[in-house]
Amino acid sequence: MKEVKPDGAALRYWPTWLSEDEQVWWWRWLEENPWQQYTLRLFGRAVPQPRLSLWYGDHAYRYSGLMLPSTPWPEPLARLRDRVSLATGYAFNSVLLNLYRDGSDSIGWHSDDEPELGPTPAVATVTLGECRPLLLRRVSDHSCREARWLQPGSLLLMAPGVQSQWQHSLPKTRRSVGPRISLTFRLLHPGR
Ligand SMILES: O=C(O)CCC(=O)C(=O)O
Ligand SMILES: [Fe+2]
Repeated sequence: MKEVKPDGAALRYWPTWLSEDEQVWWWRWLEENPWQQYTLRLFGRAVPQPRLSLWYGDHAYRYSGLMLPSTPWPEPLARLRDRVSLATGYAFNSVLLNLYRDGSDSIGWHSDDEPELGPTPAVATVTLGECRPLLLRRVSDHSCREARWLQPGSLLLMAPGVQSQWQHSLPKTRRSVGPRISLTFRLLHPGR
């Protein structure tokens, strides 16, 4: 496990957290799930998100203007959630999954700072498929940047404190890249 502390905000990274067999199993299992391309309304225009999404959680989640309903956990995903909690030391009750089909899929700069996540959320990400860089930049100085190449089978923890000081993004790339899936585990406090 490598520990990096950009300015007191901790990122913890486990590069080989899932075995290759587990990664293959998860990819096949996730392929059978009902992925959706959500559409956001931005300035009155309908903009399809440049990625597919999937959501499981104990509570509904308002995310980027969407309302994701509460959904029962499939058994394997509940077990993975518990393993992520054990490894990181944080409890999670929801997971937002992203499928980046190729290099033109991406996620723009943001912090995971919805009110339901509380003031100091921990977010844990499991990566499958293509190795792509997660970029981080300081909220107070956008020129202060880091890149973390998240390899397949890895686990990344953005510990409490990261979201208020840093934004993250997964940029488009013109390189020819295969699909990547991220499972981002979160703890929602309903009614915030
Ligand atoms: O795919 C990733 O690793 C990042 C996803 C992300 O930032 C999010 O779902 O909020
Ligand atoms: Fe995020």
